[in-house]
Amino acid sequence: MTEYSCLIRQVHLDYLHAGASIIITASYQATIQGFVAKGLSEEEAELLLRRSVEIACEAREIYFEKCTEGSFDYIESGNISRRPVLVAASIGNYGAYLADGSEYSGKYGDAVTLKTLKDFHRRRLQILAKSGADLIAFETIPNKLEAKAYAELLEEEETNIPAWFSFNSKDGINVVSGDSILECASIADSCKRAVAVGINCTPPRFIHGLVLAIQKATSKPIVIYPNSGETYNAGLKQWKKSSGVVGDEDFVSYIGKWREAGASLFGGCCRTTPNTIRAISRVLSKCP
Ligand code: MET
Ligand SMILES: [Zn+2]
Repeated sequence: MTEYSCLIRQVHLDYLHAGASIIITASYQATIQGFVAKGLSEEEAELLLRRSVEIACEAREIYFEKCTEGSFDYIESGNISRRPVLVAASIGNYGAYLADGSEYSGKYGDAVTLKTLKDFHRRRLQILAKSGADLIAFETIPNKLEAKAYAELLEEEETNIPAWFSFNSKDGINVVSGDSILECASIADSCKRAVAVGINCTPPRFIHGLVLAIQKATSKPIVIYPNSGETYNAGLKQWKKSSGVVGDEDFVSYIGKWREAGASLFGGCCRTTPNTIRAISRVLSKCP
């Protein structure tokens, strides 16, 4: 386990060196139910979730302590101050736990109700909300039922940290289940703990239209972190190159357009790398 901690910490550090201001914990697919199924006790599972946040916080400390040159890059009114770095605790969708492809379809079947989803997510949310993370990242949300479950949980649990709601689309019009992006974004908009709404793990070519649509539903900041444009084969559990694939430079050529459309937080999801972040960071530092 120590060895994995080192590797994960190093990945966070690579992203910080590349210019990231928000690092997302390695808890997306880490669930209490999943760990217990692997033979861990509930206490051990909870410990691992907390550890995912600790590792990201450790990376931030190392970065601030050892890399003063890179981290003191934010200059305001003649004073040099440290670039803020936030730790976002990731919560992946119910389908990511099922690992049966529904992560990217949002089709959970009629047996899965709002209550099922709330019961599934409640404990992990409670733990991550009190873990020292700066915010919760609800990622790759595939349908409005899950968005509603998150919004209700935040309210019921009186969660005291903010959250972002990030949806997933494969056609640039709706979220992956076919639910309307407008309705999904409206759920996030009415949630007082939601500080940003957006899209992740979606091919870059679909982002522009989605940003415009989200803007109709909310005035909250829009967060965008697309994937590389490759497609995931859930059966083979492999990413497949497809025609829409974009390299780091192409990826960043979109940034200006997304910014103009109204997005304000940018990053990369699956199959992007610290190099993608480096390229984004370079482009943004040149923008006024
Ligand atoms: N933050 C998550 C990860 O990098 C998002 C996954 S999207 C399928 O694994
Ligand atoms: Zn992804």
